[in-house]
Amino acid sequence: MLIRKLFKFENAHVVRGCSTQRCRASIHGHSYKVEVLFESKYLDEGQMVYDFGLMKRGMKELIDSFDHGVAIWDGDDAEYIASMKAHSNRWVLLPVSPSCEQFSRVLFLMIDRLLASTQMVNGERGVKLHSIIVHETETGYAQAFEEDAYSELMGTIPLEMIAFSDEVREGWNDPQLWEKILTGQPFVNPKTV
Ligand SMILES: Nc1nc2c(c(=O)[nH]1)N=C([C@H](O)[C@H](O)COP(=O)(O)OP(=O)(O)OP(=O)(O)O)CN2
Repeated sequence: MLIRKLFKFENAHVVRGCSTQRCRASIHGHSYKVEVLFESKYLDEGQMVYDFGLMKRGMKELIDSFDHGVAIWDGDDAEYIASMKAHSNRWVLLPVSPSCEQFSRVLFLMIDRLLASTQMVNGERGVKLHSIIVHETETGYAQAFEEDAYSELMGTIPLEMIAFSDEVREGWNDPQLWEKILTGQPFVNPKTV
Protein backbone atom coordinates (compact mmCIF):
# COMPACT_ATOMS: atom_id res chain seq x y z
CA MET A 1 0.00 0.00 0.00
CA LEU A 2 1.03 3.56 -0.69
CA ILE A 3 0.42 6.56 1.55
CA ARG A 4 1.13 10.12 0.56
CA LYS A 5 1.71 13.30 2.56
CA LEU A 6 1.80 16.69 0.90
CA PHE A 7 4.14 19.48 2.02
CA LYS A 8 4.58 22.98 0.61
CA PHE A 9 7.32 25.59 0.46
CA GLU A 10 8.13 28.83 -1.34
CA ASN A 11 11.59 29.02 -2.84
CA ALA A 12 13.67 31.07 -5.26
CA HIS A 13 16.25 29.78 -7.70
CA VAL A 14 17.86 30.04 -11.07
CA VAL A 15 18.61 26.91 -13.12
CA ARG A 16 21.73 27.48 -15.22
CA GLY A 17 22.13 25.73 -18.53
CA CYS A 18 18.49 24.83 -19.16
CA SER A 19 16.71 25.61 -22.41
CA THR A 20 14.16 28.04 -20.95
CA GLN A 21 15.66 31.55 -21.06
CA ARG A 22 13.60 32.89 -18.12
CA CYS A 23 14.60 29.92 -16.02
CA ARG A 24 18.33 29.99 -16.65
CA ALA A 25 18.96 33.73 -16.61
CA SER A 26 16.60 35.22 -13.99
CA ILE A 27 16.11 34.52 -10.33
CA HIS A 28 12.50 33.47 -9.91
CA GLY A 29 10.34 31.73 -7.35
CA HIS A 30 7.93 28.83 -7.17
CA SER A 31 5.29 27.66 -4.73
CA TYR A 32 6.55 24.10 -4.49
CA LYS A 33 4.38 21.17 -3.53
CA VAL A 34 6.20 18.06 -2.36
CA GLU A 35 4.51 14.68 -2.16
CA VAL A 36 6.22 12.14 0.09
CA LEU A 37 5.08 8.59 -0.69
CA PHE A 38 5.69 5.74 1.74
CA GLU A 39 4.94 2.10 1.07
CA SER A 40 4.50 -1.01 3.17
CA LYS A 41 2.85 -4.40 3.04
CA TYR A 42 1.98 -4.11 6.73
CA LEU A 43 -0.10 -1.96 9.07
CA ASP A 44 0.92 -0.68 12.51
CA GLU A 45 -0.97 -0.72 15.84
CA GLY A 46 -3.18 2.09 14.53
CA GLN A 47 -3.88 0.12 11.32
CA MET A 48 -1.85 2.64 9.35
CA VAL A 49 1.26 2.27 7.18
CA TYR A 50 2.85 5.19 9.04
CA ASP A 51 1.07 7.90 11.03
CA PHE A 52 0.98 11.18 9.09
CA GLY A 53 1.59 12.96 12.41
CA LEU A 54 5.04 11.37 12.62
CA MET A 55 5.90 12.83 9.22
CA LYS A 56 5.44 16.33 10.59
CA ARG A 57 8.58 16.20 12.72
CA GLY A 58 12.16 16.01 11.32
CA MET A 59 10.88 15.26 7.82
CA LYS A 60 8.73 18.37 7.69
CA GLU A 61 11.56 20.42 9.19
CA LEU A 62 13.92 19.27 6.44
CA ILE A 63 11.47 20.18 3.68
CA ASP A 64 10.63 23.46 5.40
CA SER A 65 14.36 24.37 5.31
CA PHE A 66 13.73 25.54 1.75
CA ASP A 67 10.74 27.72 2.64
CA HIS A 68 11.14 31.46 1.95
CA GLY A 69 14.73 30.89 1.00
CA VAL A 70 16.93 30.58 -2.02
CA ALA A 71 18.31 27.29 -3.36
CA ILE A 72 21.83 27.83 -4.64
CA TRP A 73 23.92 25.47 -6.76
CA ASP A 74 27.51 25.37 -5.48
CA GLY A 75 28.69 25.25 -9.11
CA ASP A 76 27.17 28.64 -9.84
CA ASP A 77 29.18 31.83 -10.26
CA ALA A 78 31.08 32.63 -7.03
CA GLU A 79 29.92 36.26 -7.05
CA TYR A 80 26.28 35.17 -7.45
CA ILE A 81 26.61 32.71 -4.57
CA ALA A 82 28.20 35.33 -2.32
CA SER A 83 25.52 37.91 -3.11
CA MET A 84 22.67 35.45 -2.46
CA LYS A 85 24.19 34.57 0.90
CA ALA A 86 24.75 38.24 1.70
CA HIS A 87 21.20 39.31 0.89
CA SER A 88 19.10 36.39 2.07
CA ASN A 89 19.05 35.02 5.62
CA ARG A 90 17.56 31.77 4.42
CA TRP A 91 19.50 29.79 1.86
CA VAL A 92 20.43 26.19 1.12
CA LEU A 93 23.59 25.45 -0.83
CA LEU A 94 23.26 22.31 -2.97
CA PRO A 95 25.86 20.27 -4.88
CA VAL A 96 23.35 20.13 -7.77
CA SER A 97 21.36 22.69 -9.69
CA PRO A 98 17.86 23.24 -8.27
CA SER A 99 15.74 21.88 -11.13
CA CYS A 100 12.66 20.04 -9.91
CA GLU A 101 14.37 16.80 -10.98
CA GLN A 102 17.30 17.47 -8.67
CA PHE A 103 15.03 18.76 -5.90
CA SER A 104 13.16 15.45 -5.97
CA ARG A 105 16.42 13.47 -5.88
CA VAL A 106 17.87 15.57 -3.05
CA LEU A 107 14.70 15.31 -0.97
CA PHE A 108 14.53 11.56 -1.59
CA LEU A 109 18.08 11.12 -0.26
CA MET A 110 17.50 13.37 2.75
CA ILE A 111 14.27 11.68 3.80
CA ASP A 112 15.58 8.19 3.03
CA ARG A 113 18.57 8.86 5.32
CA LEU A 114 16.29 10.14 8.09
CA LEU A 115 13.98 7.14 7.71
CA ALA A 116 16.95 4.76 7.97
CA SER A 117 17.81 6.24 11.41
CA THR A 118 14.22 6.33 12.66
CA GLN A 119 13.25 3.88 15.36
CA MET A 120 9.55 3.18 15.04
CA VAL A 121 7.65 2.32 18.21
CA ASN A 122 4.08 1.64 17.12
CA GLY A 123 4.43 -1.67 15.31
CA GLU A 124 5.31 -0.16 11.94
CA ARG A 125 6.97 -2.70 9.63
CA GLY A 126 8.57 -2.66 6.22
CA VAL A 127 8.04 1.10 5.78
CA LYS A 128 9.96 2.30 2.73
CA LEU A 129 10.24 5.60 0.92
CA HIS A 130 8.52 4.88 -2.41
CA SER A 131 9.14 8.20 -4.18
CA ILE A 132 9.21 11.96 -3.92
CA ILE A 133 7.18 14.16 -6.26
CA VAL A 134 8.17 17.81 -6.54
CA HIS A 135 5.64 20.07 -8.24
CA GLU A 136 7.41 23.20 -9.38
CA THR A 137 4.34 24.76 -10.97
CA GLU A 138 0.70 23.80 -11.44
CA THR A 139 1.70 22.04 -14.65
CA GLY A 140 5.18 20.59 -14.13
CA TYR A 141 6.60 18.04 -11.70
CA ALA A 142 9.37 15.48 -11.27
CA GLN A 143 9.10 12.16 -9.42
CA ALA A 144 12.22 10.50 -8.04
CA PHE A 145 12.32 6.82 -7.17
CA GLU A 146 15.16 5.06 -5.36
CA GLU A 147 16.95 4.21 -8.62
CA ASP A 148 16.86 7.90 -9.63
CA ALA A 149 17.99 9.28 -6.27
CA TYR A 150 21.01 6.96 -6.15
CA SER A 151 21.66 7.02 -9.90
CA GLU A 152 25.29 7.35 -10.97
CA LEU A 153 24.07 8.12 -14.48
CA MET A 154 22.40 11.28 -13.16
CA GLY A 155 25.37 11.96 -10.89
CA THR A 156 25.88 10.90 -7.28
CA ILE A 157 24.65 13.53 -4.81
CA PRO A 158 26.99 13.89 -1.81
CA LEU A 159 24.65 14.81 1.05
CA GLU A 160 27.50 16.12 3.18
CA MET A 161 27.98 18.90 0.61
CA ILE A 162 24.56 20.38 1.41
CA ALA A 163 24.82 23.47 3.63
CA PHE A 164 22.02 25.32 5.41
CA SER A 165 22.18 28.96 6.50
CA ASP A 166 22.21 29.77 10.21
CA GLU A 167 18.66 31.10 10.12
CA VAL A 168 17.42 27.88 8.52
CA ARG A 169 19.20 25.78 11.16
CA GLU A 170 17.85 27.94 13.97
CA GLY A 171 14.35 27.18 12.71
CA TRP A 172 14.80 23.47 13.43
CA ASN A 173 13.84 22.02 16.78
CA ASP A 174 17.45 20.85 17.03
CA PRO A 175 20.01 23.00 15.14
CA GLN A 176 22.19 19.86 14.88
CA LEU A 177 19.43 17.99 13.00
CA TRP A 178 21.41 17.71 9.76
CA GLU A 179 24.66 16.54 11.41
CA LYS A 180 22.67 13.93 13.36
CA ILE A 181 21.06 12.66 10.16
CA LEU A 182 24.40 12.54 8.36
CA THR A 183 26.08 10.61 11.16
CA GLY A 184 23.18 8.17 11.49
CA GLN A 185 22.21 9.07 15.04
CA PRO A 186 18.97 7.35 16.04
CA PHE A 187 15.68 9.24 15.94
CA VAL A 188 13.27 7.49 18.26
CA ASN A 189 9.65 8.20 17.41
CA PRO A 190 7.49 9.34 20.32
CA LYS A 191 4.52 7.19 21.32
CA THR A 192 2.27 10.21 20.96
CA VAL A 193 2.38 13.24 18.66
N1 LIG B 1 12.18 19.41 -16.83
C1 LIG B 1 12.21 20.66 -16.30
N2 LIG B 1 11.92 21.71 -17.07
C2 LIG B 1 11.93 22.94 -16.56
C3 LIG B 1 12.23 23.15 -15.20
C4 LIG B 1 12.57 22.03 -14.40
O1 LIG B 1 12.89 22.14 -13.21
N3 LIG B 1 12.54 20.81 -14.99
N4 LIG B 1 12.18 24.39 -14.69
C5 LIG B 1 11.84 25.44 -15.41
C6 LIG B 1 11.67 26.78 -14.77
O2 LIG B 1 11.99 26.78 -13.40
C7 LIG B 1 10.31 27.43 -14.99
O3 LIG B 1 10.06 28.47 -14.06
C8 LIG B 1 9.14 26.51 -14.98
O4 LIG B 1 8.90 26.22 -16.32
P1 LIG B 1 7.46 26.07 -16.99
O5 LIG B 1 6.83 24.80 -16.52
O6 LIG B 1 7.64 26.22 -18.44
O7 LIG B 1 6.73 27.29 -16.29
P2 LIG B 1 5.46 28.13 -16.76
O8 LIG B 1 5.03 28.94 -15.59
O9 LIG B 1 5.77 28.85 -18.00
O10 LIG B 1 4.40 26.98 -17.02
P3 LIG B 1 3.01 26.97 -17.80
O11 LIG B 1 2.07 26.30 -16.84
O12 LIG B 1 3.26 26.09 -19.00
O13 LIG B 1 2.63 28.36 -18.12
C9 LIG B 1 11.69 25.33 -16.86
N5 LIG B 1 11.67 23.99 -17.32
